[in-house]
Amino acid sequence: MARTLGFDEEFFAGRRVGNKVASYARFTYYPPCPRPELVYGLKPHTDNSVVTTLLLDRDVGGLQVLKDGGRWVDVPVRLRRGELLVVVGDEMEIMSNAAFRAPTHRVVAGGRERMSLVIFYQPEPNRDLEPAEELVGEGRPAQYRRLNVKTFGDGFWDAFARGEPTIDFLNARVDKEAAAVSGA
Ligand SMILES: O=C(O)CCC(=O)C(=O)O
Ligand SMILES: [Fe+2]
Repeated sequence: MARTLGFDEEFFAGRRVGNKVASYARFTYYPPCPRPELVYGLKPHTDNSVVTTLLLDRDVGGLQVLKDGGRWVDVPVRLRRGELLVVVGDEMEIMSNAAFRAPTHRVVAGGRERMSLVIFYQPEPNRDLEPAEELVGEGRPAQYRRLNVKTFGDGFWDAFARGEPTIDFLNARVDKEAAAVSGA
């Protein structure tokens, strides 16, 4: 991802995320649901991660992503055996100053059982998250305030419970109008 922006491999991974990355895995079993119209498998959220890798059930869909304009779109389950889906998380959105955006996604319930194995790669917990200065400049002000990784992670669960994006729940987004006025 760093390379696609013209930087070296350590731009995000080593220098900002750190070398002792915290990652955790979530194995989810979604039982068959008799009334899928009443519940979610997993409610809408963005991930608390730099990136997330997902090993999805190849036979059962359910993962959906929110497109601009408010339309939910099925993520096609066209992965071959052993292939992983990679989802951009909030930490990458902040570090990249929104060059990469964390998609809002959800899992809809269905009549068939489904499993997923998801790994969240997170920065070292004592780090601060902020837009990389190389990605901030004239015409491209910093879009996020600096936040500690642990503060962000703690806020994730409260935000999730409230159904709000963590970035907004923690008031991490710089007000665009204020930034324009101050020239930030
Ligand atoms: O189970 C899935 O397909 C997605 C799970 C997910 O989005 C998550 O655990 O954050
Ligand atoms: Fe997720």
